[in-house]
Amino acid sequence: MAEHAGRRCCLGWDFSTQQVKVVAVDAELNVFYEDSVHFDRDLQEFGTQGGVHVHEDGLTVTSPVLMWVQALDIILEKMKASGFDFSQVLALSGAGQQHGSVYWKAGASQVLASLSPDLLLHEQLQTSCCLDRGSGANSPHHTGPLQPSRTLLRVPPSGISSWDVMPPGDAGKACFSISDCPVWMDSSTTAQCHQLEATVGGAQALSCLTGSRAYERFTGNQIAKLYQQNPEAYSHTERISLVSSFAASLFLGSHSPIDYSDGSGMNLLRIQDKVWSQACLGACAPHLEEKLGLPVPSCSVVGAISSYFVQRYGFPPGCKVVAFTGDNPASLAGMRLEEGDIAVSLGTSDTLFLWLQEPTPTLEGHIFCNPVDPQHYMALLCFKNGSLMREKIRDELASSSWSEFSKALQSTEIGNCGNLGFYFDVMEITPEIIGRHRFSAENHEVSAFPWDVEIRALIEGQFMAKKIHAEGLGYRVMPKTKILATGGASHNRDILQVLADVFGTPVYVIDTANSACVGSAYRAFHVSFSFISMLVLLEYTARIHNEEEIQ
Ligand SMILES: Nc1ncnc2c1ncn2[C@@H]1O[C@H](COP(=O)(O)OP(=O)(O)O)[C@@H](O)[C@H]1O
Ligand SMILES: O=C(CO)[C@@H](O)[C@H](O)COP(=O)(O)O
Repeated sequence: MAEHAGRRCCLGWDFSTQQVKVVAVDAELNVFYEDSVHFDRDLQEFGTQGGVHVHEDGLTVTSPVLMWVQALDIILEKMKASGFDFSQVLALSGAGQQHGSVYWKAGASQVLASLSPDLLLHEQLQTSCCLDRGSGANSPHHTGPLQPSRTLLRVPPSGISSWDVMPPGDAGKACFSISDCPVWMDSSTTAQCHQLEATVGGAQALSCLTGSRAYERFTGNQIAKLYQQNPEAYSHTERISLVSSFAASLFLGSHSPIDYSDGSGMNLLRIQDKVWSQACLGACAPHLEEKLGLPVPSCSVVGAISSYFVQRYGFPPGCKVVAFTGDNPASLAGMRLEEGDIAVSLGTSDTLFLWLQEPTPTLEGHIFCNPVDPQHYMALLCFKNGSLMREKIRDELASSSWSEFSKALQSTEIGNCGNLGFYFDVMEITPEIIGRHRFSAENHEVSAFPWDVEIRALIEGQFMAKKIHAEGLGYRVMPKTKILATGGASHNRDILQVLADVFGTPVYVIDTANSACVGSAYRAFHVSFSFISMLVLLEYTARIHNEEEIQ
């Protein structure tokens, strides 16, 4: 599109649970290009639901790494076809769903460094042949996704749940030790969590050290499971990335380091002195530090874009790559929270987070290194039953229509006449509970509500849980507190109205729900162009607090 020509900009990426998203932001802070690839809709050959595969054990949850690579190919080709002027991209950064892990096979760095601009990324980055001994370690129970063309997936012989087969012929060298990466929805590592906490002296000790007690989704415990259940894949792994640093590696053409902020979600990083905990590394797997590399400040330039992107898409050779980070830290950067403000992200997961000056590790919730100010921190609560739970109730009771869903919220009153509901179709993170639980105004547990009462009970219950757990961690809604909402469900004004009613404070939204992308683009400016970007960001801060307010 001609209007994009000659517009100096930064790109912000988000490799999230359900999509890969990108925004282009110019020096006046205008988002002038947004695009996304939705895994379930646009890459159906991978057979994901909500961007993931839930294995037969109901606990193991993975996503195919090649799906993420292919999604990036699609977005870049769409941008190219639309006439996007890549030569104006000064820098880029990005985000990834937190805690997920990618296992690069020995030799992958050579493949990354010598990609042919004549081929797409996914045609050159393939998965390897690793037999999974049927342990459930990263092997979807179903026949598994049909691999992209040129790879034959054969039904494995009995006793082996599944395997990924090297593509035939010259389809590309194996780059990944396993093709199905554990992601944040996984809750199969309870044994590994117990081992880790025992090693360091208990849950509170681990929380003080790494910012969190042991959580099943946290990467250290996932690595421990892989090492224990698929030692062959672990031994063939030259590098372990988070989803964020994996994405940065694609742009760099080499292994990108893990940043402090997303690295705080691994149960491996000492959040005070920002180094790997030797005790935690040793508890998870051998030679782990060399596979992780050294962590870096989130506000680091990790290199220049690789020649692949210069030659294939026309990026300038000097385009800087700024460390990618977790989607929630990136959102915090994008939303520019002020002291006392609370951010609520209504994505696949629901999260509540805020800026902290000092760490206050507890047994619930998480403390991460701050992605903007390395001296500060961020606190976060994560709720697994977020958008996918809302979608299920919408499909069951509102004809799969958000407008029908909204009618229920509009036709029922605040407080729902005393009816309360809590809905956890998958094992919840905060707190650890599963099932649907309904209580009448007389405080009797009931088995059902009328459809409109059920919808309001779901939304009020989700937001009351957030408020109660936040207050339990000492977060207080003060007179000047603003709630800044983001994530896909923040498009829904009726849901945001319930949020404002439950918290009793105004809710603000910015002009895009993709705060992780915008935050990443701002971090690219901020880190790459210091003074100029600080002016940019100061103006942005002024803007965000004049955005739409929902009373
Ligand atoms: N109008 C809407 N009302 C409620 N939820 C919505 C609406 N539009 C999108 N969503 C939800 O947003 C979710 C995606 O949010 P997003 O932040 O993009 O997810 P992620 O970043 O985790 O991939 C979808 O699962 C969908 O249920
Ligand atoms: O586990 C967490 C945070 O600790 C999740 O918030 C993931 O980071 C997934 O993010 P979304 O895809 O839902 O944005």
